[in-house]
Amino acid sequence: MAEKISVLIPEEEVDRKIEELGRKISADYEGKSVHLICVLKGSIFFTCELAKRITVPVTLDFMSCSSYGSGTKSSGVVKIVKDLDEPLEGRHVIVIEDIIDSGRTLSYLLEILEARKPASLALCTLLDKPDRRVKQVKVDYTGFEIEDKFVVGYGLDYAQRYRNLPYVGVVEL
Ligand SMILES: O=P(O)(O)OC[C@H]1O[C@H](OP(=O)(O)OP(=O)(O)O)[C@H](O)[C@@H]1O
Ligand code: HPA
Repeated sequence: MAEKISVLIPEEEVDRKIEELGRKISADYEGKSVHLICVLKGSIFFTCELAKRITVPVTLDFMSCSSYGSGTKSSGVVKIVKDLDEPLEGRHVIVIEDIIDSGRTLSYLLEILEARKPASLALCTLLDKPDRRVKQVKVDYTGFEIEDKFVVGYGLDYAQRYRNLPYVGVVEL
């Protein structure tokens, strides 16, 4: 069954914001290399677009955690489904997320990654829903703060669908 999706953040606005984040990260890491960690699956689109706009040298790695059941409800349990391929020691690491909601996934993930002794560890998210926070996390780069609505598109899914929408939309449930 197809849900009704309304546009929350149009494609051009998302593009402009990613451009701005890319400029900011490039300036903040001038003279260094950055190691981007894409948290699958949701942040794949954002990671690709952001990486293209960063002008300092970039390396990439991928990780997958599961925190959600099917649909819109969090299970509250985070587990690593796929770990990184490379060590983080001595690297300037930026974790790239599509959304921070309860903060459970990221607080768990950051703790694990910090223990691997990166030279620095930052967090960049396209979307942040601060009203939903259960676990506090320090976010270094935020695209958009949004209200408590279930969003899809730009990597975000509803029951694995709608990730490929080029804008951020709201599911009318
Ligand atoms: O702040 P939280 O409440 O923990 O929610 C945020 C997490 O939930 C989503 O991932 P999801 O587990 O849905 O996996 P996916 O990226 O494969 O869709 C999103 O990509 C974050 O990783
Ligand atoms: O609003 C959301 N949409 C899709 N996936 C999510 N994971 C956490 N919050 C969301």
